[in-house]
Amino acid sequence: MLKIDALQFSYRSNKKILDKIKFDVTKGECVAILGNNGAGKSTMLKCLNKIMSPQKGTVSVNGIDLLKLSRLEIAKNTAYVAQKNEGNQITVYDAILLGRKPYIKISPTKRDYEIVEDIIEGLNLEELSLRYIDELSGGELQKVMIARALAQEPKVLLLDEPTSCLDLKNQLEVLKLIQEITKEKQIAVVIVIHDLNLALRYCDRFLFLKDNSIYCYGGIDVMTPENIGAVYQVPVAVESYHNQRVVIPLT
Ligand SMILES: Nc1ncnc2c1ncn2[C@@H]1O[C@H](COP(=O)(O)OP(=O)(O)OP(=O)(O)O)[C@@H](O)[C@H]1O
Repeated sequence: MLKIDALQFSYRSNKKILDKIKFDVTKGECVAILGNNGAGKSTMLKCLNKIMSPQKGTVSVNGIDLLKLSRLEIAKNTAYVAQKNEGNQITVYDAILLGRKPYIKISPTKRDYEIVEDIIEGLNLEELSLRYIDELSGGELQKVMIARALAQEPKVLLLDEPTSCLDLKNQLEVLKLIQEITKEKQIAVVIVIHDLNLALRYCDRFLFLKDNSIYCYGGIDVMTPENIGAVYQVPVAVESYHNQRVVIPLT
């Protein structure tokens, strides 16, 4: 569904931040983007929906070149949740309803409200729905931003560290919901995530970025102590615990 080919990106200094980036994400699949701080993970996510314009390469969704589409058309195809989010004086309900904006012609329809209410229920946001988003905690706001992205009903969902402000219960609940939606709606999901164990639990494939390029990309078979050690410079063991692979640092 999502196809990235020969992507290259530099900020003003001309130093290549991303080079020769090429990978595919299929329908119903969730891909974890992994790598050190500064490796270019967030930049890559922003290149996938034209927040940043790559100097070279293509990003296509179902064969359509995304980088040639208008903002409105891009918003119908991809939804993006940034690493840092700012609140303002609108309610949680309205913030999530804003996710429907690419589809709303004059005013929201019954279906727009139904979609918003289903997502509010799915993410247990009922009690917050009339609160202003600039009065929420960091984790509450993060959930609302994810809810808004889901309301967009994208074909491709791009999430930059979606669990960084969430407590353990919310990390598990939010990633489980994203996993369920990925399978049910057959969308393609790309998640930048630092927690290797959460990635192992909820993602289908794993892409390691190192030195501006893809170090390796694949299924569970790439989550080896050798690859993780080479990318993060930390010795680790990868063990099985109750049928779940876990990464254990050895330092
Ligand atoms: N707006 C910008 N202008 C110039 N350089 C930038 C800009 N944003 C990021 N960079 C640089 O690009 C590189 C990649 O940054 P990016 O934020 O994509 O990394 P990351 O892998 O997401 O890091 P982290 O894990 O710390 O969030 C870094 O060296 C960073 O300093």
